[in-house]
Amino acid sequence: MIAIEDVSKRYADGTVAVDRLSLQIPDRSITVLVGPSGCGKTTTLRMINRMIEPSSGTIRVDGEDVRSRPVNTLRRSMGYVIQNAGLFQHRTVLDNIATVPRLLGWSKQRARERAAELMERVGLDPAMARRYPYQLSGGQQQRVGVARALAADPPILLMDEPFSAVDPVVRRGLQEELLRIQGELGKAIVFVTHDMDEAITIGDRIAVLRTGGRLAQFAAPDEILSSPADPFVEEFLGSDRGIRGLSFLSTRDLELDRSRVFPVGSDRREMSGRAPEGAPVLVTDADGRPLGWADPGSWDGDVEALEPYGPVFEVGRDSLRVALDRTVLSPTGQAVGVDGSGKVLGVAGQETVAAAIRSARRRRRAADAPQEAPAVKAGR
Ligand SMILES: Nc1ncnc2c1ncn2[C@@H]1O[C@H](COP(=O)(O)OP(=O)(O)OP(=O)(O)O)[C@@H](O)[C@H]1O
Repeated sequence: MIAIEDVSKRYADGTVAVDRLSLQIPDRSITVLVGPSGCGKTTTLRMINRMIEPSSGTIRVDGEDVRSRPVNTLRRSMGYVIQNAGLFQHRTVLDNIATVPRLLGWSKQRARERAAELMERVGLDPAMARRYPYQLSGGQQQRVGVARALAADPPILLMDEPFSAVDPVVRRGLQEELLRIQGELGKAIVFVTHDMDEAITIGDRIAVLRTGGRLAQFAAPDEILSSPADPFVEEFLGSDRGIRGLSFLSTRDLELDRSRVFPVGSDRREMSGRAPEGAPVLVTDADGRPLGWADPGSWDGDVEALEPYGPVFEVGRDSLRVALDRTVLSPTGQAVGVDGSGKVLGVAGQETVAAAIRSARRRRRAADAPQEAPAVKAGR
């Protein structure tokens, strides 16, 4: 547990970067510091590993004041990842990752073995071990940065806008990778970003800071989205917080319609009879995988003539946000729900998704929201 207790930072020129900040950062969870440029996120992060000393207040790790430990020992107990990775350009990937173990006195061989193990953990091809940072893409460099920070197995990971310099697709991959690694390793991660979507995707808890380094709200992402503390937080969340909040509601209990799903070769009279009046039907292959939409009144059985079924959602894994999105993208307004192997479980329109949203909210209210774990993580 990291406890930030009434901490302020006033720089020499009088700028107050952080103002009487108090935060309890739990173990085995990702705490995100988010807020507009200049609100004191980096200053706060760097006070934890004493790259910056607070002007007042105390920071404790597991009850112990960070000032009571030699600064080098303290920093080695905290992995640190920054934007653009900050790799040593003259060292290979393997030696970059082995840096801290070597500083800790590990033999070269043991440190390199550990580095190779970490390359695998962060999803880097072993063939990259002998490359230099300039021979890697931005996303690969960030992975090396994460591996290097994890090398000595520190209990705490400090990450300062680590994925800001890569394109959105790579960034998404890095976020998923971080969540996977965190699922395996369970560190206390403090993650700085100015991007609310990133905060919602990866944070177990989010601290929203306002300019001047004051805390505006500290809560779980779904709570921040559903109950922003004040107009500042509300504005920072943007105009679609309702839709974003659906990321935390599961499609598990969505009432899927199976009556209009038919395997190819089905009798067309049966199709027209069973499907709702005038409604298109979804045709699947013999294994139950979607082929496309048909109008049962006019379709002649030619699979080539089916209308594309659009992107699908995975029932139970994807959120109601994804299901709603799929209804918008579907040519029929009906989203196709599949199981993990891609077989159709049924279809759902916007009314069905809306009903699921209402009942999920009712359940959540009844269960007293703060106790209920988010149904879905990561805003898929
Ligand atoms: N060494 C310094 N001397 C004076 N002022 C500083 C110094 N470092 C930072 N600041 C100021 O302190 C405030 C907080 O800076 P900080 O870098 O912590 O913000 P941030 O939220 O991380 O910003 P960004 O998102 O733009 O990186 C800003 O007004 C900044 O200009």
